[in-house]
Amino acid sequence: MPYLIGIDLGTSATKTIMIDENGAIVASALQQYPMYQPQNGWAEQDPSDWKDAVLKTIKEVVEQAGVEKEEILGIGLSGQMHGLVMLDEKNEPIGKSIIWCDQRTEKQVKEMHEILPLSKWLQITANPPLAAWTAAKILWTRDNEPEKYQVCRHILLPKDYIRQVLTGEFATDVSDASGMQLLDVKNRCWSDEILNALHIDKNLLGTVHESQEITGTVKKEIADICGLSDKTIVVAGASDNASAAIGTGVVNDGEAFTTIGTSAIVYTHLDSYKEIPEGSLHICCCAVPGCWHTMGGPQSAGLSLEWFKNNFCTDYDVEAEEREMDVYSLMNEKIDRVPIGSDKLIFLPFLMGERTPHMDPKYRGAFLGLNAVHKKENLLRAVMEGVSYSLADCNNILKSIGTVVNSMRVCGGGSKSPVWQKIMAALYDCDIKTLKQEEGPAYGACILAGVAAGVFENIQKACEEFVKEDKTIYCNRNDMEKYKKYHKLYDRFYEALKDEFGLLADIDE
Ligand SMILES: Nc1ncnc2c1ncn2[C@@H]1O[C@H](COP(=O)(O)OP(=O)(O)O)[C@@H](O)[C@H]1O
Ligand SMILES: O=C(CO)[C@@H](O)[C@H](O)COP(=O)(O)O
Repeated sequence: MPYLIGIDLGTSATKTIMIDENGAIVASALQQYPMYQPQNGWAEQDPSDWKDAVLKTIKEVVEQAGVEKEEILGIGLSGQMHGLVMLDEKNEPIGKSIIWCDQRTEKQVKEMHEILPLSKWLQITANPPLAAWTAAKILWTRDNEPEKYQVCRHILLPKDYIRQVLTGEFATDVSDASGMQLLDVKNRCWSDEILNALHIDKNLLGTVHESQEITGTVKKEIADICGLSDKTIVVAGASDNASAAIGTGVVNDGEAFTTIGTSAIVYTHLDSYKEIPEGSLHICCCAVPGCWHTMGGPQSAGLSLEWFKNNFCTDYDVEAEEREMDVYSLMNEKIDRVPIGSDKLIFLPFLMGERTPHMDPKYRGAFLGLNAVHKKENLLRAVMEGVSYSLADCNNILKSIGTVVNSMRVCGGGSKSPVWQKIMAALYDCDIKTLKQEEGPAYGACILAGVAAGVFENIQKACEEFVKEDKTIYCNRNDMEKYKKYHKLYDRFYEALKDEFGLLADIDE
């Protein structure tokens, strides 16, 4: 029987799964790694951690499944977007990767605005210059670490570095390449005009492919390490969000999902290219050939919850162990007992600056309305609510451009939370649908591999057959009215504090 492997190179961990030709998950493995923050607003990861995690988890799923290596026909890659991986002439990573949520590139973003008018950026790259996207990170490195840039021979995105490790090929796919700000997003190819304007050599970049195209086969030495055949194909794959769209079956015009991982994204599928006024939502190519998608959301979603848990809730680990439960289930239980509005407490979830809708790398997080009555649980609930207000702001932008989502599928670690599901339903004013397959990006990557290997006819048919809805969480209108009051204040707080956060970021120590 044919088997397929899907890899999701997430920010918190790599998740690798194997499915059979009926779409059933037969094996899965996960390996976590750290994020380094050498300075306020910076975020890096070590490509060697990614490589170790991928090789180890592939080996694990192959062993778990116990199938013949020749039966494993293909590997699909998906991963965190925008990260800058630079390789030297020996194809070794030059230092750590500056990842998507790093906010050090404010100066470079300003320069990008000076180099070309906003209208040009929107026309070609479909997005305004963004601090989190790869082009600004390349310029930052060239300005600040020229010795690294000089020895750089290849520029890759995180999942594409993994492709290089597995196959030796330098390639990317249209969805992930869209997040580099170097792609002509409408025409799905590198933009010579942008590359020339930024003085970036096209030879540094990999070849661009549609997500379901084959980009190589697994190298013999890697095949031997992982227990694979060297005939196993590796497909172009997709960004984590574009791959999650396939994994959640969001592949037809107007369909939408929300993912809550380290970041969170509200995603909608577009059958045809659409310009978004002022670039208030991101537009990227999607993994379905000839289609695009919108996305927007807070940088620090699960990251905010994780930050609070790790710094202030170590006692929960003890309690969870005593009660023989998962620490997130315990947190959800505690959050569920706190009333809507967290007893008049609002959290601004901008721990790593803000992206959609405000695009402000200097913004920071805050708890507003703290009172002696508050307990830790109030703060935890406020974190979840704050992230959800930000997601609702993105959904409201969608409404303003005529896209009304009536049914929102969910994926990502945070979306497993029943409390978060209820909050989303109330704030979006729509049904939330959980799925039987919760693996989102990794599942989408398996489907892409299956299409390339000829196991599945096409992406849509595979989604129709395998991706099934599970529970529906309905919008509670009483809750919605309560949240509305807090949401309005949340938006006012954002405006009120914008300039002060800029001053705080600019303090010279
Ligand atoms: N049951 C849960 N309730 C709430 N949040 C959760 C739960 N499980 C995981 N998370 C959050 O989900 C995040 C991890 O999700 P994941 O989709 O694996 O992220 P990534 O792709 O960024 O690695 C963590 O930051 C954690 O805060
Ligand atoms: O920056 C973006 C999308 O623009 C993020 O979605 C990253 O792709 C990271 O994803 P997670 O690790 O949070 O899933």
